[in-house]
Amino acid sequence: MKYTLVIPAAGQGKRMGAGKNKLLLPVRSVPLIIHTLRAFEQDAQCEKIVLVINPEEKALFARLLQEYRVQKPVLFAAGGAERQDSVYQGVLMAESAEYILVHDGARPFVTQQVIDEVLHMAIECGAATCAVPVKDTVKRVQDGMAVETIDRSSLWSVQTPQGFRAGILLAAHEAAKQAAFLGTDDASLVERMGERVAVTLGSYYNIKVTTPDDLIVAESFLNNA
Ligand SMILES: Nc1ccn([C@@H]2O[C@H](COP(=O)(O)OP(=O)(O)OP(=O)(O)O)[C@@H](O)[C@H]2O)c(=O)n1
Ligand SMILES: C[C@](O)(CO)[C@H](O)COP(=O)(O)O
Repeated sequence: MKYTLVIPAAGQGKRMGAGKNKLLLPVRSVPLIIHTLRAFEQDAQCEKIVLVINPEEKALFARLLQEYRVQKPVLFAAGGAERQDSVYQGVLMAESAEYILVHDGARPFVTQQVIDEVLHMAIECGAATCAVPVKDTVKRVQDGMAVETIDRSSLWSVQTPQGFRAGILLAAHEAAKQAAFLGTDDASLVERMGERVAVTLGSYYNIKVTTPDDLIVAESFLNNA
């Protein structure tokens, strides 16, 4: 089954502290976004990519796609203030796709197995996300004091890709926009509509490069690939 891939790539990388879009930072001399795009290059199910970017960075991204010979068809969409706004613009550009996968540009180490399982469950259930069981103890903290230790046995750390029947995702984004609801992932927008979201096993290697330490981890993953 074919899908359109929406990659939100219009962030500012504030937590990285590099003063630029972290997706442009090199990891073993190759820009982070290129590593992410390469993860989908061999996936014949991926029909096209909607890359959601800051319009001011369009020429830069276009040059990178050419320089690194990205073969998949790539459409550019203009990102917004929040990740959710950017994904919504990408979904609107995904037009006639039957299925849409949304994957953070900041997650370069996704595997074909994780992609396939998310797509399979999106087809089966209408919506799916990959995730991994939480490894640390999780506490609710207020004013520097622990107020609750949350039972970890049912807690999962959610990743991307997240996969959806296109109509479900579009309706969820439009309802969230109407309600001025801001979620941190797309699956939460579908959940709030009362739709079920399947959870597939992701990977602890499928990190989101967010803070400077993640760059060291990313280099290490590539050195040991
Ligand atoms: N307005 C935004 C914010 C984020 N993203 C994208 O969503 C993904 C996950 O977001 P995050 O890791 O938070 O990236 P940034 O927003 O750039 O990081 P920060 O929050 O530290 O600024 C990234 O690929 C980022 O480029 C986006 O397309 N549009
Ligand atoms: C979508 C996501 O990667 C799932 O864990 C995460 O919520 C993105 O959060 P961010 O703050 O926009 O990076």
